[in-house]
Amino acid sequence: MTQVIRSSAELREKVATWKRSGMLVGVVPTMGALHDGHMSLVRAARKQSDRVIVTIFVNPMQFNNSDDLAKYPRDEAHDLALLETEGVDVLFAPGVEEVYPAGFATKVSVSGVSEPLEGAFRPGHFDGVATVVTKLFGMTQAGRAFFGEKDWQQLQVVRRMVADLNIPVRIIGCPTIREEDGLAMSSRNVRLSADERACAPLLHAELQKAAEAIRAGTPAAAALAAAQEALSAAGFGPWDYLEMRSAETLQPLDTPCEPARLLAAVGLGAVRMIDNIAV
Ligand SMILES: Nc1ncnc2c1ncn2[C@@H]1O[C@H](COP(=O)(O)OP(=O)(O)OP(=O)(O)O)[C@@H](O)[C@H]1O
Ligand SMILES: CC(C)(CO)[C@@H](O)C(=O)[O-]
Ligand code: BAL
Repeated sequence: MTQVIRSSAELREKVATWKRSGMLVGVVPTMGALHDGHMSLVRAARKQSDRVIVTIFVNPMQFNNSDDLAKYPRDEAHDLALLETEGVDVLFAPGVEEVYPAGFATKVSVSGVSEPLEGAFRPGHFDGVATVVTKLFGMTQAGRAFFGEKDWQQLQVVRRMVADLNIPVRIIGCPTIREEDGLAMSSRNVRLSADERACAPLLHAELQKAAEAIRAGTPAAAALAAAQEALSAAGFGPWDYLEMRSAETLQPLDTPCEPARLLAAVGLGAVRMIDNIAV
């Protein structure tokens, strides 16, 4: 049975009993509308921890677009049923007042790695993520936390923050889970029309093609320009970014002289798609 907990005081008591018996607690932070991508994180947590907490909190502080927040898919009953099947111990689903009570006045802001790409196109987004993730770590007291590589920059921001603030949690990055045709699973995919859905896997395909070309010696700028042209012709746009960056610091790179990542954010119909791939 997965226990649903909404108050951080109740969660703290529960976790304290686990910790008294020497158990390692894993947490999977999410915003709900769970799919197989999330469930892969849950399975990793199950394997690598004695007790698993999944958090579901649609964090208003990380949305820079009120329409995106209003339209964010929510289905807690469906999510709970999925978590039951994976043997999750606790679903922590606090309300907004529990996370941000009256008088709340703190912001966690990570410089550098959070500034380009998503940080530039979603102003304030990573302050919201860093603040809520810090709170979720405090509330769950977890020893391990599981994040998807689909949100590559978020994973690097969280790693930087945990190192900088000496937060006693080990961050585990998990590979992006894709549909059979290559489309990265995302809660926002349900907003694609049938035609858009049919065209959506091209993003991953073009990223793969560009990564292969760069590995074979094509300059990154040329490989990415070709990908952007092919995707724009197929109906993708407007573009936020399509770039090669250092995998860890997210600084710009002209050549893959250190571990590198291609990262993209682009519109498709009403949906803003993000994806990334190793070079
Ligand atoms: N396809 C995926 N494969 C692996 N991990 C994923 C995938 N999709 C999301 N995650 C991870 O699940 C966690 C919760 O993400 P979130 O709730 O934002 O889901 P989401 O589907 O990415 O939503 P959206 O794409 O609408 O932002 C994050 O660590 C995220 O990286
Ligand atoms: C990590 C997270 C749950 C923080 O709200 C969110 O950014 C997400 O779902 O990736
Ligand atoms: N997966 C990142 C959460 C967001 O889009 O706000």
